[in-house]
Amino acid sequence: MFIVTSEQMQHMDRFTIEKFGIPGRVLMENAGRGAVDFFMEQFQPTPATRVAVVAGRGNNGGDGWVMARYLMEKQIPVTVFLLSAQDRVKGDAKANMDLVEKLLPYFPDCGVVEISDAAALDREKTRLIHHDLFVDAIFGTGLNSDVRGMFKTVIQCINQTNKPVFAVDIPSGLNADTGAVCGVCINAAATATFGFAKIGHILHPGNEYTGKLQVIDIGIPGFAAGKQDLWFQVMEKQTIAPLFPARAFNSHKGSFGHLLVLAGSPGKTGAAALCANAAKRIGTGLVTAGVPEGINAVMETLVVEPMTVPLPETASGTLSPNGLDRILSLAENRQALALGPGLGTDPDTRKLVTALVETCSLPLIMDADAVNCLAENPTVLKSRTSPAVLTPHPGEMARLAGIYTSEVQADRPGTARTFAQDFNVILVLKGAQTLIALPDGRLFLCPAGNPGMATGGMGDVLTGMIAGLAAQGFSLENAALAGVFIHGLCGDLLADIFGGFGFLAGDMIRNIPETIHRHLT
Ligand SMILES: NC(=O)C1=CN([C@@H]2O[C@H](COP(=O)(O)OP(=O)(O)OC[C@H]3O[C@@H](n4cnc5c(N)ncnc54)[C@H](O)[C@@H]3O)[C@@H](O)[C@H]2O)[C@H](O)CC1
Ligand SMILES: [K+]
Repeated sequence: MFIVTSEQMQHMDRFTIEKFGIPGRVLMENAGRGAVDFFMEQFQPTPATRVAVVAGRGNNGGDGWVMARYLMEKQIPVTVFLLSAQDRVKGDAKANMDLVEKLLPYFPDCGVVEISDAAALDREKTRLIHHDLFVDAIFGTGLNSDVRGMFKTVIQCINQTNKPVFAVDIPSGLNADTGAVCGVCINAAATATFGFAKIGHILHPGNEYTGKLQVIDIGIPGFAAGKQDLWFQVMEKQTIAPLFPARAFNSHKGSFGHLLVLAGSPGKTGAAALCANAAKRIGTGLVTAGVPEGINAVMETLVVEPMTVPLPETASGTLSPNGLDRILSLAENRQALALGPGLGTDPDTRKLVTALVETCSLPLIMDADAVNCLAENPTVLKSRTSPAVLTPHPGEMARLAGIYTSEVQADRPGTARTFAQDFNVILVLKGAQTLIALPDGRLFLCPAGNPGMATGGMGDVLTGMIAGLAAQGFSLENAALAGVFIHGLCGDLLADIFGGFGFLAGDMIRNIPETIHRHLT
């Protein structure tokens, strides 16, 4: 599902009206009518249900006037509270305001109340809050600054009624492009949006203010969307499912790739095992884990199906650059290289990571300490000969990009897209709503996952899943998309079984095949 910025939506609106030729009035009628259908489905109001439509002076308010008209015709008592002087309402919104005014004489239990300033609000506040349902038609994509003054008070009053609120297009006060709250925001139980879901509906905390979201088709032609201009998608199962072809009858273990994992250090052998075992569980034919020789014996006790190779180590027991030639010869008969889980950041290990990035021709999946090793000098990524995925969590992303973690989290899409494009890598920015940014500017959001996954080792499992898919022949983009999505679905399956927390990264590994079978085949 594509999600858009308010600017992209406004461009499509303008194109549809000015170039394609559907009048804005028709779009508004379609919007209001579609919104009423969703409103009726969500709340089942009756002629005893008192509905307040709170309208701004723009076209979002115009949609509200259309809704009011249809609700009146359904014998539902509606009062429109206009947060503006009537003479400031223009265009299509005014036309629909006038229609409601014409209807009023036939619906004595309906009304229009003008609240043009704070004094009027003081007079009408009690009347406003005594309603059973609210329709928020105050601001839509035209919100251009923090909400203040009378508008802020009205939104706070509505929220404090704890009555269900239905948002038109966007909960008023929500930034349509980021999901951030602009001073204050309507807490909607449901939102009807038009044409496309906006990024702000999906990105946290916007998703919590939006409630149940329905996208209403108001007649914007598909080609108006300029699909090539849309760059942000929420992943859906139907995007991923076709990536898992049925296996040929005469397959053998060599048919599904051989992954080389370079990971582990004293005290972090588990990370290497989680990564290698996850790669096996996602269907990789063969997995070899190259680990520092000092932990090889321990590693052998943690893995059965993956093979291990003891490699030269530094004084601190981490992988040493002395093993580079051995690693490159191992890499010759492998299809992908996973680098990082539990690797440590010993200065010599950093040298090995840099050398591998520069010389290894395998698709690279780099996580955790490999990412941290690169943080000092990410430009080395530009001298690669093979595609690469980096899977940082926000803190690792901050180190990589040379900014604060708070800055990463303040603009996750922008941070991920910029780095992916600047360094020509696939960037998986982990966290709630993991993002996958591609070098061509496209961005994907994973809708699966839950807070129970906030436990050590989950990243090691994800690395193994992505790398395992890459070793099986998935393009690195598809390996990243499918790996992240299945990882999130695994976590959701465990949350269903265990409840909200308490499950472990190791539990995820056992659930990988069932998750794929249950959701994607
Ligand atoms: N998507 C579609 O195809 C259609 C969408 N429609 C609706 O139109 C609105 C956008 O309408 P617009 O008039 O551009 O903006 P708003 O209604 O959101 O008007 C905002 C209004 O308020 C002023 N304003 C902005 N920020 C603030 C602020 N912080 N404080 C006070 N006032 C503010 C601004 O100047 C505007 O006048 C879209 O959301 C849909 O609901 C069409 O109806 C159908 C096609
Ligand atoms: K709104």
